[in-house]
Amino acid sequence: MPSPIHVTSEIGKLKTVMLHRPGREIENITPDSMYRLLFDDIPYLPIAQEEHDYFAQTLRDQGIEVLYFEKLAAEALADQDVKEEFVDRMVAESGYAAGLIHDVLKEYLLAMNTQDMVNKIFEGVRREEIDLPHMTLQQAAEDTEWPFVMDPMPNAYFTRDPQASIGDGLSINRMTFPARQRESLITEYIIKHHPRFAGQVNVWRDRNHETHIEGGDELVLSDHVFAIGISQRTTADAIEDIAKNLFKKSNYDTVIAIKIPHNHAMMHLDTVFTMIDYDKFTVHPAILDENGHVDNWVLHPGKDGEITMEHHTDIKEVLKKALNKDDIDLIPTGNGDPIIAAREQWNDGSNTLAIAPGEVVTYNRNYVSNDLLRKHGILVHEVRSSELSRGRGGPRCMSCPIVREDL
Ligand SMILES: NC(=[NH2+])NCCC[C@H](N)C(=O)O
Repeated sequence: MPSPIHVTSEIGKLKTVMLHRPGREIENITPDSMYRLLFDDIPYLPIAQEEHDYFAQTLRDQGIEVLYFEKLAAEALADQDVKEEFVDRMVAESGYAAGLIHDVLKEYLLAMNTQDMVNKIFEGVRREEIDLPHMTLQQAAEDTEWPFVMDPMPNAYFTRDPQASIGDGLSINRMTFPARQRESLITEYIIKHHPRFAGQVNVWRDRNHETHIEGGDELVLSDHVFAIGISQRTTADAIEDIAKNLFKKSNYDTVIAIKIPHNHAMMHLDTVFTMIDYDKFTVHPAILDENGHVDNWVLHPGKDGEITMEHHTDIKEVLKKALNKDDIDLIPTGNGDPIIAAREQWNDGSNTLAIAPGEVVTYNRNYVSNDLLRKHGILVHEVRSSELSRGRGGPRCMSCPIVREDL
């Protein structure tokens, strides 16, 4: 039986993708909380939803099956025992492992039908929504200014990050910031309990780790080459760990770890570097030095389950060798102009989703980068982006490929 997750490249024809339609969690971002929630502004929800529906329809129009994270989650929790266990863990990871608030929250959530409950968990729970018979010590110890007992998860529409499909399996990620850590608990339940996936996929690395990794840093370059960002969100230890697991259990024999700046505009490798054709990549010029080089390390299997590691700087040469190509076309964001590149990268001009070799989905606002892609022979489908882009993520961030055709 074919694996329900099958992704052996960044560019193979996309067959199935997982999205999350932004919901009321977006309306629970406030000026005081937005930086902590990893937003730079507050999107206007009705327009964000219209834009997101347009994105989903653009994919469907290309024959791609669109699955929704929130729907898969509700389906995965169909069994009452699974649902209760999930809520227990979600409430615990929201800060209440036991005690009165834990019990009251659990009861409040379990009284809802499963889809409403899942949507509510994304949205967050305000203090006044739950009935507490008396002030608990837990409550007294908390920040009383903060209106939520369970925080919203406004980053959930960036489905790229809590997990990453690699070959016939995935990584379920330990994410960096508390604002996003609970998202991958939902993935865990989908993979364990949804009939489409349960017992049928390899988990190359699960979320029970201290070291961090996020899907925006994980790029599947071929059926044996994997690239990963050394970034604000993905640590060296996690990279070595996933490399060891992939070498041991999968067909992957090469990991290219690329160092990128540690800042919010470039939080993941896919905000500055994406693969869009057999030999073409988008790259934000700010990650390259004056020679067009960037620090990177190439990992291979070594003796006794260990790994070998070589340091390189010439990324073009590294990619040529790993992908067995005579040349590699690195297409600069904003055509390399420092102002345009910085502006368009900020709104995800490098964050390109390939839906087939040489065919991509991008935000319409990055018109300089988009024109350049066309000049390099790429077919570009543009989607609307005024509100969605306020969360600092583009079409690649907003999509988690589940199945792609092999190249
Ligand atoms: N794959 C990506 N680049 N995702 C972008 C995620 C943006 C989100 N606000 C965060 O900071 O986590």
